[in-house]
Amino acid sequence: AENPRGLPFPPGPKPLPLLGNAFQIPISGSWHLYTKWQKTYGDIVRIKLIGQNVVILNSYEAANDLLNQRANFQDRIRFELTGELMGWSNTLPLMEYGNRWRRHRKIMHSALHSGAVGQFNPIQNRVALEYLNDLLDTPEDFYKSLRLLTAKIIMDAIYKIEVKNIENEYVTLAEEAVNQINGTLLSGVAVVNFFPFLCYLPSWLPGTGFQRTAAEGRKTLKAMSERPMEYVKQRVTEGIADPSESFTSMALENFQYDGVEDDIKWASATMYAAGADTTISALKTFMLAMTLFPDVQKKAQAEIDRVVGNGRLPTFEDMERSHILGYYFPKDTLVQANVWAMSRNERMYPDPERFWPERFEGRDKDKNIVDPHLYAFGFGRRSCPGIHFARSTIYITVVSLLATFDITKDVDEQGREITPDGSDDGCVIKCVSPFLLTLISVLIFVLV
Ligand code: HEM
Repeated sequence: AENPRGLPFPPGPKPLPLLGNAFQIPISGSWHLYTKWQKTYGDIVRIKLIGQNVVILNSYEAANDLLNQRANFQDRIRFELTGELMGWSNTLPLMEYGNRWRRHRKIMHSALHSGAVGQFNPIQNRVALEYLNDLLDTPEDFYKSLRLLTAKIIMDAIYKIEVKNIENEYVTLAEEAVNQINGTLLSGVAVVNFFPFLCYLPSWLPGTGFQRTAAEGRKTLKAMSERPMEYVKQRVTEGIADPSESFTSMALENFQYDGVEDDIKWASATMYAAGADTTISALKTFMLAMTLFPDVQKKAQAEIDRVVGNGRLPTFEDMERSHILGYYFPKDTLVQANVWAMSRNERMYPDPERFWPERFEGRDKDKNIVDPHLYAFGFGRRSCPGIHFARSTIYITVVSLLATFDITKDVDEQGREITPDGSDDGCVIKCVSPFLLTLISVLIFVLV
């Protein structure tokens, strides 16, 4: 029998006969509701969405138990439109579990594991300096400069493509492809993802506009994955490429089996799609925190001054020197880890909305305080392979910025400070909504 011990389902709101709890869940911001339900139902909440069992995990303990300790939660939900028709199921985040997934992870891991990722530090460092220069020239363009920073680092690391400005053809293509995901997961056509039969209606039928959306998306994604790969292969063929110059050329050199080029092509495209907006989001949130918590900023700058001194800028060498269950889950249950609730757990983090890095000092002594990097990058087998890459990009950007600039609130025409509210922009990869700030250079330096 499926449930031999007759264990109960986890508690949750009562589902309606057919639709389950579907009408209760907002398309965007569901985590606020789940966090509220934590008070009523606890850390593990079960809901039903049109026949589908969904379990929400509201605490780190529950997510760690279920997703890190047990290997059987490893597949992904199938998205008919975004994944199958548009082709994003060729990329790891939407790929079904299996041999292909294993091969892609292996290729990525070979260049991104903690011992290998240092090879990208020189490019991360160089681009962070260029970023400071961009900010000096055009501080008002800091959003654009951030996009350029991640685009430069990722394109160079993956393909050895040198990006000079955000209008670069490969960057434009990649950004267009990624934006199309937002269009198909967060708009009215998103429903097609969950009712596969809609995909197979003839395209002349009224209301089947998503077929065109899918066709366009498929074309963009194809070009986005193929064009930079062609660039690399040409460099290799012409003998210009040093095999160690980029992720792609290294993988072409190190992996040899039938169909390997297709795996490398998609693994490379995935890294842009999964690594650009996530890193931008983290850096924007950092800028927001600096704007809202000036005392923390001062403390961090004092720490950088102490470790680095005044005569030079921080580098990667300074990194070392500074410190910055008994429930029944039916087969095919979808599990969602609610990191919003985890990061606002008052038992673990008193005054959770306060940006207060000191709370993590001495955390080894107090095992109750979990460092958010343990959940911000996902869980178990499907956790983020880019964690070390992302953390080094963020590290060098943050310390370079703090060593040279003060980040403060902007002021309105009457000279009153404008306090950003920290709301999010509603995209699939969440970012804080655009907000204004002022960057004041505290150090004049020359890029050499
Ligand atoms: C601050 C930056 C980043 C954050 C917060 C982040 C976070 C995450 C999270 C939470 C997941 C798991 C998603 C889920 O289980 O549904 C994930 C998966 C993934 N991330 Fe990241 N990520 C970041 C940067 C990167 C970078 C730089 C890369 C590549 C260079 C990358 C590549 C991936 C890939 C390929 C997956 C899918 C893994 C799989 O499904 O097997 N990420 N990331």
